[in-house]
Amino acid sequence: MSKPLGVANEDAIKLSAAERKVVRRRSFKLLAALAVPQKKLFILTVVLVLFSNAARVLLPVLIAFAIDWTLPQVREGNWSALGWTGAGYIVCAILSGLLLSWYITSAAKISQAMLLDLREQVFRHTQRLSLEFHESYTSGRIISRQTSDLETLRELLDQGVSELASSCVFVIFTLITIFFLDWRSGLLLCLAAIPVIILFIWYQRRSEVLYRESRVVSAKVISTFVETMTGIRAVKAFRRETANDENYSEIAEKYRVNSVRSFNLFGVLQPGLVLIGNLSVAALLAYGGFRIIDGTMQVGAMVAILLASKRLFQPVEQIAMFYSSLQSATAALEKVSGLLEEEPTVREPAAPRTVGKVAGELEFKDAVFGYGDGPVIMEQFDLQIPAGQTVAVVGQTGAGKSTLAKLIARFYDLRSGTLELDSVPINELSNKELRRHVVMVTQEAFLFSGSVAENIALGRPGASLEDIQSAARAVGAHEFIMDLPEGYDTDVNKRGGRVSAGQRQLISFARAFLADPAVLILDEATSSLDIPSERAVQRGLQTLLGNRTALIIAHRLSTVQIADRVLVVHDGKITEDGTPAQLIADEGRFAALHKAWKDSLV
Ligand SMILES: Nc1ncnc2c1ncn2[C@@H]1O[C@H](COP(=O)(O)OP(=O)(O)OP(=O)(O)O)[C@@H](O)[C@H]1O
Repeated sequence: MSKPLGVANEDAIKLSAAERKVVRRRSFKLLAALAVPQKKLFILTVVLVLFSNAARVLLPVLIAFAIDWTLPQVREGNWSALGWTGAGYIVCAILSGLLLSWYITSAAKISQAMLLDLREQVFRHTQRLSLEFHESYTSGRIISRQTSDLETLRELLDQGVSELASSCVFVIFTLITIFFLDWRSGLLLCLAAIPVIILFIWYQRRSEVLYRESRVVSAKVISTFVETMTGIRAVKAFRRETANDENYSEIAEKYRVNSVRSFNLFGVLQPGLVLIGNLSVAALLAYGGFRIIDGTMQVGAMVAILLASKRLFQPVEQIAMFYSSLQSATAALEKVSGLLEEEPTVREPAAPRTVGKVAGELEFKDAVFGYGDGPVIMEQFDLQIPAGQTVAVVGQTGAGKSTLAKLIARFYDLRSGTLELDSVPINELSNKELRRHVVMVTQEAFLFSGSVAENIALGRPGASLEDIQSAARAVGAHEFIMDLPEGYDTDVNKRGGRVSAGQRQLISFARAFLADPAVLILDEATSSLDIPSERAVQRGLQTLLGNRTALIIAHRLSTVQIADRVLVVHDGKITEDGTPAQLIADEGRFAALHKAWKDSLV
């Protein structure tokens, strides 16, 4: 089987026939999968639609019956037939209203359940996808999938489906009624289907491309907005406001033009249908007139046929609107189903191994790594880190230090070779177990919405406040937390609760301390601290390191000094490996870096 397309051709507007087939099939498969759990409710809705429309369609028939059959009887003094017909009319009118309201609510239940399911699927799935995917697929795009695409689908499911079902049933029943009243008029009306079908085909061809373009442009509008706002500090620092305004206006204008073109297209479809409808009614009127003169049709029948045929074209217009939303929603489904088709590149093993307690020994064997299909970043290497050792990784920017750290955290898999934790390949461990034993404190020290205590507790869900506080104390974060307006309950996103970059790092240290992993990775975690804070953190760091295996990426001498061993990474290779003292004595790259640090401290 060939590899699924996924999001690969997401920005393509005109697809090849083969691509179009794959993308459409994938979209409808997703829609069907969402509909299956709603089977029972769906059947109920169809039954309600059938009965409600049957009752509605009976109304003109009862009028014809009243004119042609019961009125002559009234002239003869017999009122009962008219009375019964009138009563039947009222019952049908009430029934059709009640059933209509019932099926509208059950159709809404179906659409809301399908949307909830899809919304959750998109969230769960995107969260599960590997870092590699997120690095190329911007968060703006994900937001647009989760918001504007699902919104388009909501419009279709909320109004479209119930209206379509009802309209189709109504059209069929009305046609049957017309055939029943006079089959020749029915045939005449069927001729109108030819221009209607031609019009629909014309519309479908043009709208498919336009709606696909609309999804692409709308995603661009959202991602440009998100990118600008998430990078607002850089925008201000580099005075990008005017350039960004122009860029955004250009994209927004494209979206406007696309929307206007879609409306214009619909502006041809709907009046086209109205015109066909009116011409058909005129043709029926002329034909019926001749038949009455001939004496082969009664007035009541003609009135009923005209009433029914006039009403026949109202739902056809509804169907046109549904068709338009369907085209738009299909374009959205193409995108969402592509996202859902993406597979994580770092997969959890089918049968994960459990290791229980871990000492923390790490070993790379014949390891080679490169990002995605890109060039090799870490050339073949072997590296053994005994349990409990503190290793500092140094090297120039872009040398591969973070890459080494991210490999240990299994954010990526090796291209070849193995990485073992206590002699078990890490790709054979469950994600849960791996996250328990290996914790990475990243440079940005991200805090989630919520209180300081909740943020620390992420290290060990369910931890008591006492444990949280002692973790904070251990890394030297307790004092400043107590100085926050509500102490540990302070919301980190609220005014007053904002913490500095260094304090954020201390909180993430406390989180890692609470997690108590066997292996700890610190990615330049101390780089944004001032000197006094750094001293405090150094003490905290010592406690945090304890007996764990630790890999610290640091540009600071102070961090390197607490290491048992230093690795110098240069151009994707480990070029020096030894104790700090040994490397200084060797007068290699580390010795030069060390000298530069020392000089910078003076
Ligand atoms: N997600 C990625 N996709 C593709 N290439 C990447 C990715 N991340 C890093 N690289 C490349 O891998 C190489 C090593 O990057 P890495 O981030 O490991 O360097 P580093 O030594 O940590 O640098 P710094 O000190 O600046 O953080 C660089 O050439 C970089 O361009």
